[in-house]
Amino acid sequence: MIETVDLRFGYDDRPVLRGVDFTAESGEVTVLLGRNGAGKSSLLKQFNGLLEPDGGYVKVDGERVTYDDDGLERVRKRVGFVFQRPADQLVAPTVGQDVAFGPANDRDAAVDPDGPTVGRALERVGLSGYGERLCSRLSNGERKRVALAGVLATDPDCVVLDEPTAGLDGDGTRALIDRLRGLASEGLTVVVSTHYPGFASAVGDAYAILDDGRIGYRGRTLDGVDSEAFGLRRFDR
Ligand SMILES: Nc1ncnc2c1ncn2[C@@H]1O[C@H](COP(=O)(O)OP(=O)(O)OP(=O)(O)O)[C@@H](O)[C@H]1O
Repeated sequence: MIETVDLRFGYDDRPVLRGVDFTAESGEVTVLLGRNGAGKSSLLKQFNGLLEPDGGYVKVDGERVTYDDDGLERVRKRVGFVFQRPADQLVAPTVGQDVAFGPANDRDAAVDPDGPTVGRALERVGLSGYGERLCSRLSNGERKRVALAGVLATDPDCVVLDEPTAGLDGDGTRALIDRLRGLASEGLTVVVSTHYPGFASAVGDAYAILDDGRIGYRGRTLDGVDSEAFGLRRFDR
């Protein structure tokens, strides 16, 4: 479970988050929506300490996040973050080496790119047998799956994905929905930001809409929500 209480954050004194109370339950997919520049990425990056709040706090599985080395290490083990652009995440030449990187870092010991940890993670994203492939030769959709596999290989309790459908086609999006629903059914806390109401409705158990630096709507359906008032794409599209 991820929770924020009266979370405040800004860049160079320009406030973006102005008192955000957000909750994502374990075993559920929580979808974060909001107009361009509403602060979705800035909020998601608080969940594993990539950004530090100016006020308020973040709790993961009941424990308040601290920003000393130990605290950051603990939260990063619990919460995996998948960036919008896989280029920001992939670090090694081959798929297997890349997926092995996170768990090796966690354990402070080498992890075999051909071993079971990497194999299981690749299987979970539908990329069994891809271990020897070069990341640079993969399609954008495949790279996104490798980035997710790299996160899953570290065995997190929570997975946070920033705009994961960007650049995916219909089949890619449907497969992603199944994958994220699957992770939630295993008990993980899954949080995902998106601009696409169709994807949001198909994947989500719960919804939060960022508006004017706060959560303007929170609920278990998007039905009846005034998309225009929140600057969102229309929900019937
Ligand atoms: N590193 C940064 N330095 C200064 N301002 C930033 C930085 N990152 C984001 N911002 C600004 O903070 C605000 C919130 O940005 P953020 O990326 O969190 O919004 P978002 O809801 O994810 O946007 P989008 O839907 O367009 O991806 C925007 O006005 C953005 O320009």
